[in-house]
Amino acid sequence: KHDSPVSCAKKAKTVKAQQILLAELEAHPAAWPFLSPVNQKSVPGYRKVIKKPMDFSTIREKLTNNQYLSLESFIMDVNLVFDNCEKFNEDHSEIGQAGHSMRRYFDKRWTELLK
Ligand SMILES: CO[C@H](O)CCc1ccc(O)cc1
Repeated sequence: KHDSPVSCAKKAKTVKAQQILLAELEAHPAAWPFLSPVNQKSVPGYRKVIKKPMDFSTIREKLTNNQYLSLESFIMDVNLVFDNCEKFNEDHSEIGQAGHSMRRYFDKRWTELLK
């Protein structure tokens, strides 16, 4: 039922890093397309094309509810946001460019924080 102090401290470090990373993503100037779920009623084709929608507010909810059992599952959800964006938007569109910029930033920051 109880973690050893070492694994408990390690888990706390991971949660702290996830909170820092998510706060930085939410505060990024190019985060605006990703802050809340895409409105599938007002965006034609989105529901059919994007099988697993994801956005920063949903990740925030999951993190708050301790739904990330590993660092990997957190990183997978963040990458899902950017992969969905690449699938649905042209690379050189405004939102496409925002997605590439945010992915570059995330890759750099999680490497600095956790590698
Ligand atoms: C993260 O944004 C989504 O990819 C939806 C992008 C989109 C929404 C409405 C449009 O008219 C065009 C693109």
